[in-house]
Amino acid sequence: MIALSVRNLVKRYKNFKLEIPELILESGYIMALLGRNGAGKTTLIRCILDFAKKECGEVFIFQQPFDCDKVDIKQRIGIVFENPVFPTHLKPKELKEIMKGFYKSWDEKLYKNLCDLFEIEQNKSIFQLSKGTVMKLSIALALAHKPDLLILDEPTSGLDPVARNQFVEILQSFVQSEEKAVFYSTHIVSDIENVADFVTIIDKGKIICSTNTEEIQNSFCIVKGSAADVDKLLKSSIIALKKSSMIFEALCKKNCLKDEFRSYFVFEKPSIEKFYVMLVRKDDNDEKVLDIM
Ligand SMILES: Nc1ncnc2c1ncn2[C@@H]1O[C@H](COP(=O)(O)OP(=O)(O)OP(=O)(O)O)[C@@H](O)[C@H]1O
Repeated sequence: MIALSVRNLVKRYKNFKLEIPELILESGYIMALLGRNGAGKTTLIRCILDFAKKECGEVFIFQQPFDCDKVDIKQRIGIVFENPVFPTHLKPKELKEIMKGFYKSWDEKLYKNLCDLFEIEQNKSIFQLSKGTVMKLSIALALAHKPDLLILDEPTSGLDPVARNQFVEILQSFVQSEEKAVFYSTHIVSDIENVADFVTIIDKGKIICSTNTEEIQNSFCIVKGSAADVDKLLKSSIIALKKSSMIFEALCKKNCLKDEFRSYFVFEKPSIEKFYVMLVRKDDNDEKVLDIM
């Protein structure tokens, strides 16, 4: 089942254009959405959820055209934003009662377990809670109605490392069910390193790479060596190159690397973070040979 698909989406602001020709996320998988500040991640998520008006394009959720009037589909979506906007005079238990009234599949026991796990105080007003606790509350509320699609915009910003670790474990068990999917924007790439099945990288409003994470390890390689030897590499194998006067580091296509290079260079498997940073960073000394797929 396709949980989320986007076709020919265009959204424009002054000096910014988001263009997403196609994006598909199947149930059973986690897709990480990565991109630098201002790349367009939140704009894409807002367009998907119909919180921002698209210039053109279509969004399908569970294979049905989606807009904010589709109440049945909204019942099956859990959303976490980086800056949750809650009525801050309410206590978590009061806000929970409101949310519970909206969602047919609300699971009180699950909500309680999440609140216990995250140690969310129920009797303070939300404005008295720490930033991280408000985020934990937002996560608990998003999960407690057992959504089939989780859409997360930097859900772990402000969480301590223990809470981030707990959250990642929750996501892993969430997608154990083949009906569940997660679309997850983050800057904390280490959080998704071992859990994301797919990675979509956007830069200046455009997808520059959308691939499964195994493919990153299987098809690409980080090559390091002396700057004097860099010309031994085939130009066509280099996707991104960072060079100083002494050394270089390159993201290369694995199938273009010859075994004899091992006497000159060090080969490493790229982490998602390394792959992403090499693709999107732009320094004066970097050479970029994009269009990788
Ligand atoms: N309501 C708006 N009006 C005008 N411009 C906007 C609006 N919202 C976003 N933008 C612009 O759209 C671009 C993309 O912003 P967006 O918030 O989607 O980036 P992002 O990838 O989520 O960034 P970050 O990682 O910093 O949160 C930026 O240039 C931003 O200034």
